[in-house]
Amino acid sequence: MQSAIKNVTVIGGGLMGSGIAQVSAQAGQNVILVDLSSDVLAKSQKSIGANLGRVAKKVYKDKPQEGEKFVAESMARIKTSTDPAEAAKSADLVVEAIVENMNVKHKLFSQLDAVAPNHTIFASNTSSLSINEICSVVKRKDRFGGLHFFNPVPVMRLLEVVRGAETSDATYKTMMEWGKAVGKTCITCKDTPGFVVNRLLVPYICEAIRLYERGDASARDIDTAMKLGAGYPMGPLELADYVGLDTNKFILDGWHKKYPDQPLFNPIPLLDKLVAEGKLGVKAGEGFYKYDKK
Ligand SMILES: CCCCCCCCCCCCCC(=O)CC(=O)SCCNC(=O)CCNC(=O)[C@H](O)C(C)(C)COP(=O)(O)OP(=O)(O)OC[C@H]1O[C@@H](n2cnc3c(N)ncnc32)[C@H](O)[C@@H]1OP(=O)(O)O
Ligand SMILES: NC(=O)C1=CN([C@@H]2O[C@H](COP(=O)(O)OP(=O)(O)OC[C@H]3O[C@@H](n4cnc5c(N)ncnc54)[C@H](O)[C@@H]3O)[C@@H](O)[C@H]2O)C=CC1
Repeated sequence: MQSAIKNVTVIGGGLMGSGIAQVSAQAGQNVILVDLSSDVLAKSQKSIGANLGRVAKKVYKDKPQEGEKFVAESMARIKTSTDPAEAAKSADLVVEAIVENMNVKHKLFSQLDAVAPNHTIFASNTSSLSINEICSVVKRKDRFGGLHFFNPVPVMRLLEVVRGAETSDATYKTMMEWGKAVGKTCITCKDTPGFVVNRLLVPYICEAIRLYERGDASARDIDTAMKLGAGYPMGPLELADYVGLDTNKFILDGWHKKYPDQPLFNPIPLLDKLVAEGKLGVKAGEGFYKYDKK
């Protein structure tokens, strides 16, 4: 699938941004990966190299030299920068994957809107914030939308393409084509809380935590039940640990504040307690389960 987008600037070099940069470079696009921290960028480049190696091993299993070429060429397409405004100047598409905080996203997009070329499309990878609210600070509302990837980006095949109230047909079409070009199956959704996947995942994970909190079943049995009984690759508590319990709590608290009458979004005392104790899941070495610290 051809895409009109050749130059992509990915802002935020953390977990999601590095994955988005990887799949874009793999698809032959020129990428600038931006973070405020050069240490983060160095770490991202290392993990992208390792993950490209995993892809090469699979795709070029009988042709190791071609695999090495694929990794080297993909890596060469990724430049890094600590200056978002400078990096946006050459972009056809900017994908934002910075912290999940409306004020910080507003500050970034206002800055970018002033310097990016007229044709540049802006997209946010937000998990839980409103696309219409994020784009309220830019003039180019017709060239703004949501591109919601899933973790781990190189493995998960879905991309949710979110149309804001003012996203133009041309922008929507370009985002869909770009999603296909980077190897994803795209679905379209409106700008509603959690889009499709998280709107279903949040209540599912919350109910699993409440089930465990009540002592109805052990964590292991809840996860085994959903893996073997429903065919999910991870159980809900494993997934909550994988995503990060602080992220889970942040999303839940935000939605509870916005939709106080929705009981599915009510706070969960056990989740609050684990987060207060620093038991944030895989990244902290403990959440619902214990992990070897990386
Ligand atoms: C708690 C209260 C309420 C709030 C709840 C809120 C929850 C939802 C909100 C979350 C907020 C943010 C999240 C979001 O917006 C959207 C998401 O991303 S939700 C998460 C979606 N992801 C999943 O559901 C993951 C499900 N798990 C899996 O698919 C697999 O378990 C996984 C692929 C992660 C690992 O597979 P596994 O077999 O267990 O391990 P392997 O290590 O063997 O990997 C399998 C296969 O994949 C390759 N691989 C793995 N990682 C990478 C990588 N980064 N890059 C490249 N390749 C990778 C690996 O090499 C293996 O390949 P083989 O060929 O099979 O060897
Ligand atoms: N973690 C997940 O499973 C998923 C997260 N998301 C969304 O993607 C976004 C990023 O999430 P993660 O990658 O998990 O976060 P992360 O914390 O791993 O990475 C965020 C990065 O953004 C950088 N940053 C912060 N402000 C910046 C700025 N103004 N300019 C440039 N860089 C800046 C930080 O230094 C950090 O490295 C969030 O909006 C999140 O909701 C979407 C899908 C899945």
